Amino acid sequence: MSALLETIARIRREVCDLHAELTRYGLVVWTAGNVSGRIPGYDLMVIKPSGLSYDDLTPETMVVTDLYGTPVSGTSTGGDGTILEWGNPALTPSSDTAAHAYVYRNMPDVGGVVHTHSTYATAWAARGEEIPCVLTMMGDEFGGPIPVGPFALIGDDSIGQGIVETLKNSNSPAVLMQNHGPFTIGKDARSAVKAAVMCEEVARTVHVSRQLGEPLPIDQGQIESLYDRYQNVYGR
Ligand SMILES: O=C(CO)[C@@H](O)[C@H](O)COP(=O)(O)O
Repeated sequence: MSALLETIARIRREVCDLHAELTRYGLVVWTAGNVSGRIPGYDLMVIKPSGLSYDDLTPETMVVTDLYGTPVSGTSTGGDGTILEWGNPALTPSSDTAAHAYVYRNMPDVGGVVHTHSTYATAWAARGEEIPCVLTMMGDEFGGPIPVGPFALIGDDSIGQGIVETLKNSNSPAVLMQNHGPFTIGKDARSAVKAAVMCEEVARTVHVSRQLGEPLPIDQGQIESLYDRYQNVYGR
């Protein structure tokens, strides 16, 4: 099998399996959330098919598109003469594909994108309010507040532009798109899923804390030190 086909098969498997993490952590209902992954070295990505329930996902149902969200598929002859098929012309990529694709086109270091409507993060998004950095865990993972992106309708590059404009000047791998929900990025799809899990966790904790009174801010220097340790030392 060619290197491209092997890579496509691997990323399709990874992206498919990661959707189980969205349901495991309770970040999605019905079909309202999706994971994508860049195919490293090629202007291609893999994303969940639109409208297919999480229980029915298999690696073969993952849609391969170019970085403008147009599905691509083809066949290739393996070394032993077998005809290998890649891509899935029978399925439509997620309705959020344009947003994912815009991120990959404009943030070359991003290898994974996730979108959910997880309850607490989306509640902050509905208020158009950033989540303040009042937990050491936020300093670690987000290096500051989780910012809010602009209101944007699905259908063109508006959501993608809002994500990129908001995140390019932030340490945060998560943005709360106003009135919509969180989008997260990472070096690969797994990191983007982790950011989605952490985003919901801190959205919930900071919300609960605010029911008790005003949470205490963390000094900017301390946030920077937490972020530096977690990103460069932790787990090494
Ligand atoms: O945010 C939205 C719609 O507003 C989407 O996330 C959908 O809820 C998921 O759609 P598919 O991935 O099944 O197309």
